[in-house]
Amino acid sequence: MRVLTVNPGSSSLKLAVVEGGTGLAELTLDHWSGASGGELARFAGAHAQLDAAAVRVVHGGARRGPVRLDETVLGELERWVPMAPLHQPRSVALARHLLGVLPGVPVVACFDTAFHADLPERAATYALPHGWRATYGIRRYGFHGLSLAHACRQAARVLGAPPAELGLVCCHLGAGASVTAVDGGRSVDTSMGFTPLEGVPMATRAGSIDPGIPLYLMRQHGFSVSQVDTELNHHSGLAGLSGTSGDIREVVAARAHGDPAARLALDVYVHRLRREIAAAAVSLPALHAVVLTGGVAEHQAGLRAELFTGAHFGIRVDPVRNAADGDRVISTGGSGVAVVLIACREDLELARQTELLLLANQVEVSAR
Ligand SMILES: Nc1ncnc2c1ncn2[C@@H]1O[C@H](COP(=O)(O)OP(=O)(O)O)[C@@H](O)[C@H]1O
Ligand SMILES: CC(=O)OP(=O)(O)O
Ligand SMILES: [Mg+2]
Repeated sequence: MRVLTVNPGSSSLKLAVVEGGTGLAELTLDHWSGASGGELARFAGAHAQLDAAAVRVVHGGARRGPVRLDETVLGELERWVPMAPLHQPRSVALARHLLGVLPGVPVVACFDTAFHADLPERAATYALPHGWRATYGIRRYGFHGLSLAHACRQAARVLGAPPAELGLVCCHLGAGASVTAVDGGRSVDTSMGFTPLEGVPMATRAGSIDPGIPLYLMRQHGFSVSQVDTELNHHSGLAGLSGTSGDIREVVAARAHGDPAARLALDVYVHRLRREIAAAAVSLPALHAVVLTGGVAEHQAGLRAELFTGAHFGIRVDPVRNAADGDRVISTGGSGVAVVLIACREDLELARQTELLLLANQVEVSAR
């Protein structure tokens, strides 16, 4: 099955064509503004015989797996726009566009949240009044699930162990960033929450802060809800700390030139990541490996090494393995816990889930 995959991330739009688990073509638009219907139509038009299209949708609410899209489902997904403002509007708009430009081709939504659908109650529940939880559906959803599904499966291959036997802390470090504890292939805790704003600091997002801070700014300094929303989502994280765009390349370059704000930004970033990795480890019965994936993890060898300089959990990164290529173990043979680097391939997971859904439906139809 030949699948067009569409992955609107917070900093980039990634398009690909995947067939039989292999990428046939790809196009990445970096620093993407959000309006790319034209690019998508051109890319789709350049690739003949598409059997399906798959769109990454970060927030699927309580949905546990992919779904074929139509206007009714799109309307349901639009309800999550305020909870994922950097992603959901773009996914919905691109999916709608695809339904228009690819008539007759099934368009499937695959959700970041689905990977975390079975989070244990103790990890999914916020310590908030019962009424808020029951009335407004407030719980931890977790994100980056498509990336995590691929990274965990691939890490198990690299480690030569069945996924069911592995305790992994999986860090997706891209423009968005999250840390997830995966026990036997199941997400058992994750740093992102009700929205993709919680957790570690990101390119432009604050990550977790004291909830008293927005209350203070609104009450004492007259900030509006939308001002706070914009600042926390667009002008915080590495961007807010360093005064750059938040692209890790700029921050690392500024630090190399002695910029103190960039140094602080990376100190905070690394400190908070280490804290989150340690927190995730205690949700596992045993920690076998830390898995790194996402644009930042893949391209920043220096930062990968920096994360583990404290040798916590006995982890030691091997400089030669760290500098090599491909999906691989980057820790030393004697490291207390392995560190595995896996290229982020949300495109392969989008195609895989879409193929499984469509094949299952065909089986159902022919069995009737
Ligand atoms: N070639 C590269 N070299 C260094 N850093 C890179 C490179 N490509 C991407 N990155 C970093 O990865 C980040 C984007 O990660 P990615 O996972 O592609 O983003 P998104 O969250 O938009 O999917 C960028 O902010 C950039 O800092
Ligand atoms: C959920 C999320 O933050 O995704 P991304 O890293 O692609 O922006
Ligand atoms: Mg991404």
